[in-house]
Amino acid sequence: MIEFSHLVKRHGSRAVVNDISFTAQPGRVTGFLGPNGAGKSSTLRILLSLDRASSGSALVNGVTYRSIRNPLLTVGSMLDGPGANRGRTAKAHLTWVAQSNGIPLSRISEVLAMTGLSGAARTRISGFSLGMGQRLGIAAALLGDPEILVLDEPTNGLDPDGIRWIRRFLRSLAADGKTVLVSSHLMGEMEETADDFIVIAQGSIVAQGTGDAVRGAHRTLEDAFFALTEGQASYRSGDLTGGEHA
Ligand SMILES: Nc1ncnc2c1ncn2[C@@H]1O[C@H](COP(=O)(O)OP(=O)(O)OP(=O)(O)O)[C@@H](O)[C@H]1O
Repeated sequence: MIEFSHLVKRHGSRAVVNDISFTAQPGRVTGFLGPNGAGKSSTLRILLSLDRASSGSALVNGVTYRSIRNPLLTVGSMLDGPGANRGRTAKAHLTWVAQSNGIPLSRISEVLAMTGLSGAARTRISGFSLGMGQRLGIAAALLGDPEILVLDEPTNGLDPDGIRWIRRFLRSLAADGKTVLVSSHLMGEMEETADDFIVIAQGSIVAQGTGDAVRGAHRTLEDAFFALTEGQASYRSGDLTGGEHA
């Protein structure tokens, strides 16, 4: 189980994560949704001990990620795509991850098969499509057969086939009892994937619960999402397009 409790992250005087509390449960896909700049990545980075909270906590099975001895055996994650050296083959990348985390090399062919990449094992990552790269990132996350999976925007830039594959795959992992926490800025992509929804805007939760609870009186979850988050995208200075904080 993943548990966020009153999590706050400040940059200077600005809270980019502002009192976030929710849990992601085993056997369920939890969709973590919000427009650009809402604070999704900041929250997940703290969960994975890549950044420190200003206050509050983000725990995995009751402890911080950094305190877990061999974290890949408990939590698999993908932030910012596969994070692989593009000159390596898929197999070489997975071998490197497995060896540096004490994972048996026999697991590599298993995760390649699970993600449909067996035929691309010896292909250099520079020759991968975006969708293959996302599959490789998920394969690496699954190497340690973790009970918890954390994925930041895994469908970003994928075509409908790739999105459908990820949707089915995440559902099958949850059906196996795993805790799946997945972020997206598109409710349409998560509508049929997630069991529970956490919607954030400008660092704060604006709705949470099952699809029915978040949909409320709106016709679709996507309508609810836009009503809850409209005009609340926030962009770093230097980005081309802007919301009200550009
Ligand atoms: N190191 C930093 N210093 C200052 N502000 C930051 C820093 N990192 C992130 N932010 C700000 O925090 C806010 C939340 O960013 P974050 O990347 O968590 O959002 P997000 O929901 O993941 O958005 P996206 O979908 O665009 O990735 C943004 O306004 C961003 O500009």
